[in-house]
Amino acid sequence: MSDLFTGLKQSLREKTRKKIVFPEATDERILTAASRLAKEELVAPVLIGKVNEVNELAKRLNVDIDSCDITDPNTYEHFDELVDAFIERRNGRVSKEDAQHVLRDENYFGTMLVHLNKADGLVSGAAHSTSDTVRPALQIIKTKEGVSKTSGVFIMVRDEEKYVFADCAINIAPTSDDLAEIAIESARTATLFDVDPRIAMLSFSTKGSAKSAETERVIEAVKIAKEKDASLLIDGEFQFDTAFVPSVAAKKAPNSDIKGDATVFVFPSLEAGNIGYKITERLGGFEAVGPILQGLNKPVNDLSRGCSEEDVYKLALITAAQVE
Ligand SMILES: CC(C)(COP(=O)(O)OP(=O)(O)OC[C@H]1O[C@@H](n2cnc3c(N)ncnc32)[C@H](O)[C@@H]1OP(=O)(O)O)[C@@H](O)C(=O)NCCC(=O)NCCS
Ligand SMILES: CC(=O)OP(=O)(O)O
Repeated sequence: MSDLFTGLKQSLREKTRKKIVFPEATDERILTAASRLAKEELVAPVLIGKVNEVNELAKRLNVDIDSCDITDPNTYEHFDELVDAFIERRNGRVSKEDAQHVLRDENYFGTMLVHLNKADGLVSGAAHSTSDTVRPALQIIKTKEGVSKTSGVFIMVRDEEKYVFADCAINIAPTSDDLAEIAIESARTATLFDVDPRIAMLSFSTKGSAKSAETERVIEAVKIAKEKDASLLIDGEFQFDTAFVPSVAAKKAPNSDIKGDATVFVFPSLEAGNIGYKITERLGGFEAVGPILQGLNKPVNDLSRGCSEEDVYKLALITAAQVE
């Protein structure tokens, strides 16, 4: 296991165990990871599902879930409290009937448990698409004061190398303001993982080598980010080689402070970010840890449906570490 998790596990063991909700308890990867997290006394899993189904799967997999809480939305004793709180949070935009229906969905139900402080964080997405996983969080948990949009980063790890890639999960067509905010939030996230943030704003152009609405959007984002936080080490627009290879940076952007040694890479669109992280993972042999959602009031994280049990385990550790 990479260094990223050694300190993180130590600090989790020193604190009260965080309750992490797993809405997909009948997924084998989720249940195995939850059992391991409980056994190692790192988090207190809250498994959402029918009690008999979850127990049967645990038996079949031969995993111990005795210390995990199992909660079934259909028999939850405080369900009415959740319904009322959901209607309030949605500012009356849902009827009681709709709320009762929506909250039978494991992701909505689990997200409400987090919102009402009955749990501390949530990990889902092994069996649900990103939109089905994060929509409840966007509607219920919402973004922190001062953050207008949540975004999803990956920590890309290979041996001693660690980089932050953003946004790889949420914002399909970010504006300049969005990109600036993603850069600022990603710098914060980088620091949490001991990555010194040197931010490259990526494009297909370096310092005006091409001109288009897309390149202008990135140039404007650099300007906005610098205005918002003058202490940021950020530059662009850069092609990836300029951001990453010192000899290329010396040729294409000799006057930039990012001298081909960027650590945080902000992609210009979700297409670029999502494709970029998967290529780095699958062709480059990097471990992709995430996506870690940043900017929300409470930690909710989405898995890739291609995740392994180990990915679930690690994202749950990160989610617990994000609890404030
Ligand atoms: C994230 C996503 C699901 C939101 O889409 P959506 O639910 O259609 O969004 P809507 O515009 O209907 O907004 C729903 C709510 O979420 C909020 N919201 C939408 N995007 C948001 C964002 N990036 N940050 C914070 N809140 C957001 C809206 O303000 C709205 O809140 P409200 O209902 O309280 O007014 C959508 O942008 C998406 O599918 N993104 C791509 C996800 C993906 O497939 N990624 C690749 C794999 S990881
Ligand atoms: C993050 C991501 O790409 O998720 P999925 O593979 O589930 O679409």
